[in-house]
Amino acid sequence: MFDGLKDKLGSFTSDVEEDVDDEAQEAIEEDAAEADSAAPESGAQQTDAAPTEDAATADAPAADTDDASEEDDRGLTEKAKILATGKSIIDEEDLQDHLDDLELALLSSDVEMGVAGEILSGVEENLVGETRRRLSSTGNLVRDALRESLYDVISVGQFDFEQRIRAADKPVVIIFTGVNGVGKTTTIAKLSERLEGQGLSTVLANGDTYRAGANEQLQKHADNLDRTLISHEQGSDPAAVIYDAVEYAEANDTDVVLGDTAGRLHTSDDLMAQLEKIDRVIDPDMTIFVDEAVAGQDAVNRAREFDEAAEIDGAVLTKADADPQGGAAISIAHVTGKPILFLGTGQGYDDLERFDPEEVVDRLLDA
Ligand SMILES: Nc1nc2c(ncn2[C@@H]2O[C@H](COP(=O)(O)OP(=O)(O)OP(=O)(O)O)[C@@H](O)[C@H]2O)c(=O)[nH]1
Repeated sequence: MFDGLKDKLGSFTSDVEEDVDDEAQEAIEEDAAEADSAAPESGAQQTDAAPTEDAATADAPAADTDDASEEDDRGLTEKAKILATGKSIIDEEDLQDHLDDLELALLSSDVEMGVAGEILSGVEENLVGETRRRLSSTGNLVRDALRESLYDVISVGQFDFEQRIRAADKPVVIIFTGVNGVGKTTTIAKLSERLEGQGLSTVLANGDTYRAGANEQLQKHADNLDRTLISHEQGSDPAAVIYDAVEYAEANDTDVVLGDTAGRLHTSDDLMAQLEKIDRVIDPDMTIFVDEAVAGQDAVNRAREFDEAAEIDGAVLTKADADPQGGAAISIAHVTGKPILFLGTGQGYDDLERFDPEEVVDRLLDA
């Protein structure tokens, strides 16, 4: 998942880390030279002390692992000191070159332009700006800057989906929107399975009265999972189907109504008007936008447009298992202001992961 983007982010961090190390080394040497010229008398004492240290080093010249890691630790401590004194840890011009590369990497991974800009300015601020002392002072400076910046854009609006359902009056009505074939129906079945596993009963409702075969498709999932499906014949009013499902849930103490809607193109005015009607008549507790991660930039644009037609509360990104880019996963929350709640990771009913921004960032940065 997201392997292409992960590689690109890895190249960025290692390239910049190299420059940071070089800069830090130069600063350390400058400091040492300044100290030598500023304190000639104590310099004599230091010269006395130096051979002892050298002798100790000479006693144990073998570069075993302990020595190597001690050396690393010392390097990091020095870097931390440089950070604390407020000295620049990277030349801003050098950083700009790297940021240009990062921008290209993000855009070629389908990250939305504004989101890429946000990530870049976050990284820059963390590395050269006033806030850099907030960063860990013990290494991985660049990775931490990138981590913080990515986390900020993908964690927008996060909430605990199940907690919200538990806290709401029952039945909780959730409507799923999105274009054709992205995995909406499968996602409804997966979510039903997940909620039932947590002790929340569900009923399925087929508000896709537009497409021939839609009832049969959802019925198949209902049969597999032993759930009730409420449906009407093709061509009837989808709002009426959802309404019936709510009545069923009330009569049977069912916790959650999961309502499918016709897959529609966001450019189809009729179907978008139908969606607005469901929103108005049913006033669902949540509207979840479903799209496929592999659609990249298109998924981001659609999320924005569906949100405008029937305000969404969150998104599910399917087929993340087949997406090397990760652009939609990174962009949707920031663009819509609504969180990604789940990732679809395969065709099985269990292939649904809660979208945990920290975990996603760790995955991208290979922590
Ligand atoms: N690899 C993978 N395939 C998925 C995932 N989610 C759904 N699919 C597959 O995507 C295809 C389309 O899924 P559907 O659930 O039928 O899509 P839909 O949006 O309901 O489609 P319509 O009802 O035609 O609008 C099916 O073959 C699913 O098995 C996922 O997370 N990963």
